[in-house]
Amino acid sequence: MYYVEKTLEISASHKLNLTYESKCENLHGHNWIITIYCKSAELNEDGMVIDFTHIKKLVKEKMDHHNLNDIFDFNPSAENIANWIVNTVPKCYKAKVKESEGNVAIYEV
Ligand SMILES: Nc1nc2c(c(=O)[nH]1)N=C([C@H](O)[C@H](O)COP(=O)(O)OP(=O)(O)OP(=O)(O)O)CN2
Repeated sequence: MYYVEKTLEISASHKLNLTYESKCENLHGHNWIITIYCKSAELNEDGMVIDFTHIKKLVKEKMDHHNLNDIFDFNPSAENIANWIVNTVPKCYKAKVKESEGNVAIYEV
């Protein structure tokens, strides 16, 4: 099995829709550190699992310098973003979405 990891730093804002009162319901920003994990039993004709640049285009170009509430049709929690990445990037089986040093969500198939 071949594995690749791509780490991106993305500046983006969001506000969370929650069932309880929270400061996170107010618009605020993070410098997200996102790690995307892909794997494949075989390499493509270019000798890759997936091109790192293609991963960046799919995730960073969509999210960077955006209000995530404007670009996603789901509540943009770190967990939901991790799920979106796994379902968007080919061959991705896991995504780690870090809002800050202490706040990390992971989704893995
Ligand atoms: N499970 C999740 N919990 C929270 C998420 C999330 O995506 N998944 N997101 C938030 C907010 O985005 C918020 O910005 C972070 O909350 P919090 O840790 O309370 O605040 P700080 O980053 O300022 O950290 P301090 O520990 O207060 O320094 C909330 N929860």
